[in-house]
Amino acid sequence: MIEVENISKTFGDTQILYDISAKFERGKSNLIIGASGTGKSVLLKSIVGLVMPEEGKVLYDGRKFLESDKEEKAQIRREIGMLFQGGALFDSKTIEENVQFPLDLLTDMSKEEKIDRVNNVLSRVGLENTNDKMPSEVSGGMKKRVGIARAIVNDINYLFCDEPNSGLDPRTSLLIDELIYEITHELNVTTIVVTHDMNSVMGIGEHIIYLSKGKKLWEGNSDNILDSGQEDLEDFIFASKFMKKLRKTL
Ligand SMILES: Nc1ncnc2c1ncn2[C@@H]1O[C@H](COP(=O)(O)OP(=O)(O)OP(=O)(O)O)[C@@H](O)[C@H]1O
Repeated sequence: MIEVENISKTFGDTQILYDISAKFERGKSNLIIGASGTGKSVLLKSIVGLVMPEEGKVLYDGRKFLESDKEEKAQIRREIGMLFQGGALFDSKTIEENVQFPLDLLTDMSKEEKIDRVNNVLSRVGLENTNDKMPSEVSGGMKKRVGIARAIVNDINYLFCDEPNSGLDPRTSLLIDELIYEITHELNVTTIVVTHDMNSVMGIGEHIIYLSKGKKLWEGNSDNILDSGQEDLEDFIFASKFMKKLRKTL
C-alpha cells in the first residue's frame, strides 16, 4: 500500500497541489483522474520523488520515502516500475535491449538470466519473438506493451502508469488497460494510473481519486462515480456532447 499524507506543492507563485491525502492499496488498480493541468502528473511525480513537495508524506508499505536517506530511497525505487507518458523507449535500442535496461542498471544477473527474464515478460505482454525489432518498427500499442514489459522486468511492488492510453485508439486503449489490470492482480502490486480517459475510469477504476485545480474533490470507484453528486466531477465525466446526451438518458 502507498499512503500519501497532506501533500502540497507550489511552483514559483503558483500552488499546484493542495493538501492531498489518499491510500492506494496493493493488488488494486488505483486511478488519479482529472482534467488537463490539474496536477495529476505532479502528484505522481511527488509520489515517486521526481518532484519534491513542500509539505506532506509518502509511505511505501509503511516506509517513509521523501525524507529517507539515499540508500532507502534507492531500495524503494528498485521496487518501482514506471510506464512513462508516450512510452519513452530508447529509439536506438532493440526491444530486447529496451526491456533489459533496468536489469543492466539495477541487478547483477548473468546474461542468460537477463534474457530469460526479458523473454518471460515479453511473452506476458504478448510480444514474444519481437526481441530484435526496433521501436520504430512496431505499432503504438506494441510500444506501450514494451513499456509495460520494461516496467515489470524487475521484481516490482509498485507500478506507475502516466497516461498509458495517450495516442492510442479506443480498442487498443482497452487492451492496454486490461493488461495493466491483469498484471496488477497477477503480481499483486500497488498500481497507480494517471488518466483522463473515461473508458479507463469505467473499465479498471477499482479505486479512484478525482483532482480538480490541485484539490482532491472526490474518492470512490467505477461503480459509484456516476452517482457522486459532485457537480465538478459530473462536468468532467460528461464533458463531451455525446456524454451530455447520454447523461440526459440516465
Ligand atoms: N516543473 C514545473 N515547473 C512549473 N510548473 C509546472 C511544473 N510541472 C508542472 N507544472 C504545472 O503544474 C500544473 C499541473 O501540471 P500536471 O502536469 O500535473 O497536470 P496534469 O493534470 O497531469 O495534466 P495533463 O492531463 O495535461 O497531463 C500545470 O499548470 C503545469 O504547467
